Amino acid sequence: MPHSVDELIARLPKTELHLHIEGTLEPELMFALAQKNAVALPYASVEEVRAAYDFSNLQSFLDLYYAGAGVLLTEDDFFDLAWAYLERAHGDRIVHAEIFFDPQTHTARGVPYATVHRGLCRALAKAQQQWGMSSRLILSFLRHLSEDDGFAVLDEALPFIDEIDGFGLDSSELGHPPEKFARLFARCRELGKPVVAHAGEEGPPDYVWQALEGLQVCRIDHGVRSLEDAALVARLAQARMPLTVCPLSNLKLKVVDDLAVHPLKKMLDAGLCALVNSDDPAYFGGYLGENLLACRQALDLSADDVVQLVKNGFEASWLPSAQKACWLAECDAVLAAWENEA
Ligand code: HPA
Ligand SMILES: [Zn+2]
Repeated sequence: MPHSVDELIARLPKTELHLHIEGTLEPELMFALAQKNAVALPYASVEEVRAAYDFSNLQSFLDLYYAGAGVLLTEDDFFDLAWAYLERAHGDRIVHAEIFFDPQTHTARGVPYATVHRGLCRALAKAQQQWGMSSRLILSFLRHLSEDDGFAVLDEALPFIDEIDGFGLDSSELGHPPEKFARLFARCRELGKPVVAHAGEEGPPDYVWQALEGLQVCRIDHGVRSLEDAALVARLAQARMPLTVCPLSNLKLKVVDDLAVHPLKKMLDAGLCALVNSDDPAYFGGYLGENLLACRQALDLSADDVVQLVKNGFEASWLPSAQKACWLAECDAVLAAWENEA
């Protein structure tokens, strides 16, 4: 018999705030696009691709992730990628998604910025129209590249700036601290956009401090290593700074050895605004629902823990406050109905 908290997880309206759209490329679509676009893949079958998803750290994943993204060439490819994700998200009862994309991965291969942007926006608009799913688009800079490279892609994106809701920072963390991008992020903030950054996934707590103070982020992506610094935890808790935690990602990339020792519950207990996300679900073996179910089981989360995590997602989102209030009330209503049945 399924655990009843799992039923509550399925019913709650949810957000996804840490999702790399290139990380939703399932092997089946990778193969289909490779064939259509005549792009050679170093794998003979879908099974061989899946078998290669055995990572030792962040970099070993990124090498495959960037290679896989090489099959994406046309506007329709980006639409198909995003639409496949949005259908799954709708199935997980995600009602609001804030999605990262990595334009430098594509412009470096000669794909125009406009091609990427238009394909993704068309899928997001269709999800809004078909299901009322709201979304935001976050342009994420690759931190293993130079700040000047980031400025160049920002220039290419400027004609579309009204459809870009914020900026992020991802890719290889160690050796590429947030302060490397202080001028670029200042420019993004001058454009009136919120900024976020991956920090404290593999990098030390000092990188989280730099993201807060140097980049002035409004969310930390991952941030699990923040717990190593008590003063940082106090600062994050006091500010209700959201931390977009990705448990199955942390397991697959060996940030934690076992989900049972994942710090998610400790983060909640420390008063942090932690929430659960899926990061790169095609590579890490689970979408949002599966991340929540795996944590519920491994960490013995209660119904209250689950509702807190899901509510933190709405609180951390860039929805207008009236819409946040509606979804928070809906969470309470779903919880009350579930409790009445028990
Ligand atoms: O988890 C991640 N960390 C850093 N960069 C990334 N790019 C995609 N996923 C990730
Ligand atoms: Zn990420």
